[in-house]
Parts: sequence; structure tokens; C-alpha cells
Amino acid sequence: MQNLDESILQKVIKARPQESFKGTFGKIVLVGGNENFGGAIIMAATAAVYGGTGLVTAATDPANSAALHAQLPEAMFADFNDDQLVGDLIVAADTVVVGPGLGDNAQSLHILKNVFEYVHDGQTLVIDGSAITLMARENLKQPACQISVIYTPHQMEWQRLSGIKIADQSVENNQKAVQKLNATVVLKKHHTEIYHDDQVFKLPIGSAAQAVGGMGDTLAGMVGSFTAEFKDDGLDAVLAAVYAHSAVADQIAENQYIVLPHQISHALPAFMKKVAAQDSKTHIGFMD
Ligand SMILES: NC(=O)C1=CN([C@@H]2O[C@H](COP(=O)(O)OP(=O)(O)OC[C@H]3O[C@@H](n4cnc5c(N)ncnc54)[C@H](O)[C@@H]3O)[C@@H](O)[C@H]2O)[C@@H](O)CC1
Ligand SMILES: Nc1ncnc2c1ncn2[C@@H]1O[C@H](COP(=O)(O)OP(=O)(O)O)[C@@H](O)[C@H]1O
Ligand SMILES: [Mg+2]
Repeated sequence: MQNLDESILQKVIKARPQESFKGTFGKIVLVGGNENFGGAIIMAATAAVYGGTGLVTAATDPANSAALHAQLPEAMFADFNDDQLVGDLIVAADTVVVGPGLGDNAQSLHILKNVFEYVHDGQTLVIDGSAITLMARENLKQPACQISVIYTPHQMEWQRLSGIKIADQSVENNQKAVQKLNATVVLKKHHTEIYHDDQVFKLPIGSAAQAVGGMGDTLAGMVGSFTAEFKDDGLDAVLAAVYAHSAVADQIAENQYIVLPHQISHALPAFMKKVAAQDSKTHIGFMD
């Protein structure tokens, strides 16, 4: 098992080429947020916008449209019940994030199946929250096409998906389950672990100040954002997103008892500027 460190940030987060436009920095569609969990998809979309993805669309319940626009005018809205519209958006996307606040009823399941129908070769699919729970409960297979799949479960979601009880989630047991999945797994907990093929990475930073609702929704948006924006095979962008999420949280937690998820997103542009500009040996203190 390898400890992640700051060097993953410089490896991924680069100064932007001046000869560019929004399309250069990727398109992401985030699907989730039922009428009770609108905040989840707004937090995920916020992370994607502030993470720097060029074009961000939230496909969500129409009840969330006004709140989304009020909070995040940079994001576009789509009704997640409109299968064709969501399908068209997915076809045009680099990365699709599905699950934050999606819920686990029949409507949620229908929406998830529709997403799986439209994802296609070459894309990245981030599967989070309710989407993981639904896949486990309904025994849904991940899409068969050549996509890079990233699951972001917390320990209970991983128990549901892998069948491994939380107490038995050792690195060895997790690796065996991941190898059957053909996907990257970000197992979220204190000191999150990332499983990719036969590699395992551990996040040595982060704190209990992050133990608040919406923290994982924000991470899913960041993982999606970095994969869309910094197009690579997916792994380094995932590692950088996981590291940046907690590095920013740790800096905010120097002065706060808890960290609000949206504060991490709002701090990202300054943090990323420092990373892109810095010498690799300097500590990244974006609040310095
Ligand atoms: N503001 C919002 O709209 C929010 C919406 N949320 C959404 O709510 C849906 C349900 O997700 P939840 O995770 O709340 O519910 P889940 O039922 O999926 O998981 C919570 C259960 O897992 C157990 N558990 C064990 N280990 C855990 C760990 N390490 N981390 C978290 N839980 C652990 C908890 O005790 C609890 O029984 C998701 O779609 C999620 O995205 C949540 O993110 C909370 C905020
Ligand atoms: N005690 C802790 N120490 C470090 N990180 C934590 C701690 N508690 C929660 N987190 C982080 O917060 C996030 C929680 O994700 P999740 O449970 O999916 O939240 P939600 O679904 O409410 O958005 C994960 O990234 C997890 O690693
Ligand atoms: Mg979650």
C-alpha cells in the first residue's frame, strides 16, 4: 500500500494553456438529487464548477432547478426524468457522475438504468451514493462498454456492493472484490483507500472535521471534475481529487471545528492556482 502525498497534485493540476476555451476543459453531467436530496447534487455540481470543468450540467429533479440556479448560475439544469435529454447530454460528456442524492425508489432505478444505457466507450463514469446502493440491491451490472468506472462508496455502501462486512474490510479482502469489479474503488473513511488493479493507495490526511453530510457528494463532484478536465486514464486525476479534497479541508480545519462541504469547493480555485504555480518542494498553503 502506497501513501498518497502532495506530489500527485502537481502531477495532475497544470497551468491552463492560453490557447483554449471552455470545451478544452471538459464536459460533465451529474445525475442525482431527488426532491428530498437536492443539496447533494448541488454540492457535487458546485465541486465540478469550482474544480474547473468547462461545462457542467446537473440532471436532477425539477424541484431543484431554482435552487441550483440561485446557488450556481454557472451550471446548466436538465430534468432527470427526461430520458432522451439526459441521454443526449451523456453522449456528449467526458465524465458522468451518477448517484449523489439520487434516492433508491423506482424512479431512481429507472434514471440509473437510463444512464447506463447511454454511457459509451472512452468516457469516465463515477458511481456514488444511492447509485451504489441501487446497483447492489438490484444486482445491476456496470455498463459493459470500454469506460473507466470509479466507485466512491463509504464503508456501508462498500459492504452492500462487495458483500464484505465493515469489520472484514481488510486490504486483502477489498482487493479481491475490486479485481472482480473491473473498476477503481475509492473506499471513503478516515484515511480513505483507493483500489486500482493491483495497486492500493492510502490517503494519510483528512480529519473528523469532514464528518458532515455532503462531504462525499462534494468528493464525487471533484473526482468527476478532475477526470473531465485533466484527461488521463483516470487514476491520477482520481488520486489528485481525493488528495485535494482533504488537503483543502485540513487547511480550513485549522480555524474551524467542522468543514462545510461547499467551503472546500469554494476554496478550490485558489488552491489549484497555488498548485499550478508552485515549486514542487513548497508546501501548498492556499490560505497563507
Ligand atoms: N444534503 C443532501 O441532500 C444530502 C444527501 N445525501 C444523499 O443521501 C443518500 C443516502 O446516503 P447516506 O450515506 O446518507 O445513507 P446510506 O443509508 O447509504 O448510508 C448510511 C448508513 O451507513 C452507515 N455507515 C457505516 N459506515 C459508514 C461510513 N463510513 N460513512 C457513512 N455511513 C456509514 C450509517 O451508520 C448508516 O446506517 C445518498 O444519495 C447521498 O448522496 C447525503 O450525502 C447527505 C446530504
Ligand atoms: N472522520 C473522518 N476523517 C476523515 N475523513 C472523513 C471522516 N468522516 C468522513 N470523512 C470523509 O467525508 C466523506 C463522507 O462521504 P459520504 O459518507 O459519502 O458523505 P455524503 O454522502 O453525506 O456526502 C468521505 O470523503 C470521507 O472520507
Ligand atoms: Mg455519500
